[in-house]
Amino acid sequence: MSDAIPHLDPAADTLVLPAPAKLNRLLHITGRRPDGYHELQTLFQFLDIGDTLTLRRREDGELRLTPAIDGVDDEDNLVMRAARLLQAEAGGRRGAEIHLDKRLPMGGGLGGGSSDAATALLGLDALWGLGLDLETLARLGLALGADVPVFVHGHAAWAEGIGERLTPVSLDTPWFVVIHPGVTVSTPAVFGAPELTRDTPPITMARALQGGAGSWRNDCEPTVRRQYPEVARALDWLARRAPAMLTGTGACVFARLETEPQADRLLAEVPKGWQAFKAHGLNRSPLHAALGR
Ligand SMILES: C[C@@](CO)(OP(=O)(O)O)[C@H](O)COP(=O)(O)OP(=O)(O)OC[C@H]1O[C@@H](n2ccc(N)nc2=O)[C@H](O)[C@@H]1O
Ligand SMILES: Nc1ncnc2c1ncn2[C@@H]1O[C@H](COP(=O)(O)OP(=O)(O)O)[C@@H](O)[C@H]1O
Repeated sequence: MSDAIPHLDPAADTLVLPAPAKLNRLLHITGRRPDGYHELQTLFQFLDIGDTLTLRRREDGELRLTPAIDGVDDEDNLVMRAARLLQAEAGGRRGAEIHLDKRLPMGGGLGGGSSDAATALLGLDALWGLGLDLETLARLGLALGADVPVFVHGHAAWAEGIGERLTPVSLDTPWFVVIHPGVTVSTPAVFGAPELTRDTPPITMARALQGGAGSWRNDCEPTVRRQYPEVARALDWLARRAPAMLTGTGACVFARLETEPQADRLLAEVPKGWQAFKAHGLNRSPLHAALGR
């Protein structure tokens, strides 16, 4: 992923920006709201890999997105929905050509769609010279998904509520090996499972951080293991080699390693048939580094 600082002078009409992945380093489910949504406590951290958006100004006020993503209508694509929201907020005839280089697996618990939306919001704000603050962009983003605000704010965070109440934190920044076990996890099916743990007592952020990575867990894991045996196999395989966890509702699982060579060695051992990659944990989003925000 490029860290290059794009040209933000008013004459620049193209921006190339990262949309990083996230991991949930801890995920507790502390309750269920009357509308059925679950109250969470989670630690979000970014990875140095992700999708890439190229944004080019159009003078005719039109919004265009390429290429089409399999299974997602263009108008449902979170990039397009973010662009339309911002266009409405900004008023006027502001248009853009957007190219989405999709590398993150969809519905993998890596937050790719939410990150794409956040990059569209911040990128178009810069391209169109709107100067909106991050609070405003996060509020717009929350309408698209609970995970969008953390990508808008761009700092690793302790999150509560449905993930929108954020406190910036600095976590350890190890290397990770992430495995996608090739199954599609249904987030509603996980949150709808009768046996899902929904009553973890809330803890303070200080206590979560004090416990450290060795004490962190994901309350969705037992349910996802039961519903998706292939995820359980990937978790068991990883856990025999390094501390391993599920991110979000899966399907991706990750192992934590101290050094890049350790990550390389583990990556080389991953059985064929599972997609896998290594990545470095980041407390600051590469999007914000690229935009200088
Ligand atoms: C649990 C997390 C942690 O990062 O996992 P991933 O999606 O990244 O795996 C997210 O908060 C996911 O948030 P979000 O991405 O907005 O979830 P959606 O796909 O919109 O949710 C699909 C369905 O899951 C249930 N849902 C989701 C989030 C939540 N806090 N409580 C819920 O009960 C609801 O039934 C909702 O209709
Ligand atoms: N640009 C996008 N990238 C990925 N998914 C998208 C996008 N736009 C809409 N979606 C929809 O959002 C869903 C969740 O995607 P994603 O954010 O990748 O997963 P997760 O929430 O598990 O981390 C996808 O299954 C897809 O239907």
